[in-house]
Amino acid sequence: MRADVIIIGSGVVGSAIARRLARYNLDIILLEKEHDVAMGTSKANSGIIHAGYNAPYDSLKGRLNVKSNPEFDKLCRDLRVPFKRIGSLVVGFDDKDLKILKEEKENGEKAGIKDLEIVKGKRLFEIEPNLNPEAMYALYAPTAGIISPHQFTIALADSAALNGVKVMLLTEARNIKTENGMITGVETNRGFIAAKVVINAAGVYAGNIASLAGDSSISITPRKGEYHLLDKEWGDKVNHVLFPIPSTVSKGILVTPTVHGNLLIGPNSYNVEDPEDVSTTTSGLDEVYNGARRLVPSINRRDVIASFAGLRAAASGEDFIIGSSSHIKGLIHAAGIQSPGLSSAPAIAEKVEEIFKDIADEFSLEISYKDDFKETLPEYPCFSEKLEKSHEQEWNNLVRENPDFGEIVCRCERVTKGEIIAAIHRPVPALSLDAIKRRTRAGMGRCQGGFCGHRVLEILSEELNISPLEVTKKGGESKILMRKTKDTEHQYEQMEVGVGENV
Ligand SMILES: O=P(O)(O)OC[C@H](O)CO
Repeated sequence: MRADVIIIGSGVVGSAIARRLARYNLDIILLEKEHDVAMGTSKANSGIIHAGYNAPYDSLKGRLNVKSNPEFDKLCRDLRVPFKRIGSLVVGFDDKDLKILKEEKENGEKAGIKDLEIVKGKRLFEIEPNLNPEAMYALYAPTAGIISPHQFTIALADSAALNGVKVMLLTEARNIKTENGMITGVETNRGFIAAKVVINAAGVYAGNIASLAGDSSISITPRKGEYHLLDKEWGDKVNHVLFPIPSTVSKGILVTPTVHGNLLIGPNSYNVEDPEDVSTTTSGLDEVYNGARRLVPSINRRDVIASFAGLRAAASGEDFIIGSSSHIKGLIHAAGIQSPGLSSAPAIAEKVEEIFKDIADEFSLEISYKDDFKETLPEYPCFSEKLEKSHEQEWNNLVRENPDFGEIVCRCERVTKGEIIAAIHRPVPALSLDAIKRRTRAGMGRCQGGFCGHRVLEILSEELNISPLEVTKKGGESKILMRKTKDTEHQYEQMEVGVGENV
């Protein structure tokens, strides 16, 4: 196999780069070792599009965050993913905190962020009535927003695939071959792929990928963050993303509505060794709960429907590392992408595009635009959205055409069989229960898939033409059914499934 460019890692960064480069007449492969895109940092984070006042205004992450922020309205419209610009408040409790808020404001203004404001007194509680009554000040940033990080990433990857990028799931980079200090290709578990340029967007594995090519300059530390997700009853308890005063390595435990109407609290922040360690801990979740209650004291643990953890990919200098490898020609790094990585992804992709265009000539890669690049994704039917907009009639018409859109599978989130089938056949297909959940929200609700899981499993088995025994929760060995117990249909013994896992 051969490609002009291989991108390793299909998180938000790799997928955004893939979509960006898909504008050109190039053969591009997006490699992903997991069975789905958005399986690392991009599936478990706060889902915030930051205004950009937090990172130093002259740092790479500060500049790319501020550059990306205004792009989200159009990008999300094109990709048909929900995005709400609800604004954020960094909350202070005394004059020491006020000093920090003023510094953040000044930093944000130097970065060119408009309309930052210190809010205090009565107005603070008018705009955020459930805030801790002891709060005194807040830095208000109206341009902050919320998004679903995995839906956004999946849509970027779908768009890349729709525009000709070959997305290879379950394909792990095992070695990167070089000759005279230049990339010649990538050895994978599915064979060798010759390529002139390799883009390293491997998240917590970016250091390992660089080493495979003989570049030992990158070292990534996985930094864990734990979260609680609360029931939709809590989604309107706060109006903005609420942050505490930040520490030197974290913006702190925040409280935010999610774009789908839940309430999310977290993350804490501590380094771990294992890049696969997304376990939650009792002490960590206590820290999250207590931290969130400092901002909104009425938050109640009784309404937690899921707890989960994600990993930040932190580089030693705490800034993004984006540029050509100084050791290997043809290797481009997009590494150390921790927060605000989601917020910066569009500008990271543009920066990688510039770097790529600068070196393309050296590798005899011709840069020309495709005539038929499709900016927008087709609309995937979404019942709950139609209900929200009171477009029931449109849905009824759809049901008349295809009765699968009339069978409700997930009652909590109101997802139909037709939507699940559509998700299985998207450009990047959904191959597991969790992959369906991330695309359609079936199983994301109050019962966390307790009622609809078996039906989603049946639909996956039918559509993928595999035995129900082969269907997994999240790829790999995560099979759900153990064996057939009777010689009739639907008689299977079930494995113990992890309940309460959000993503
Ligand atoms: O703790 P931080 O600074 O890595 O930020 C995590 C945020 O919740 C990201 O939106």
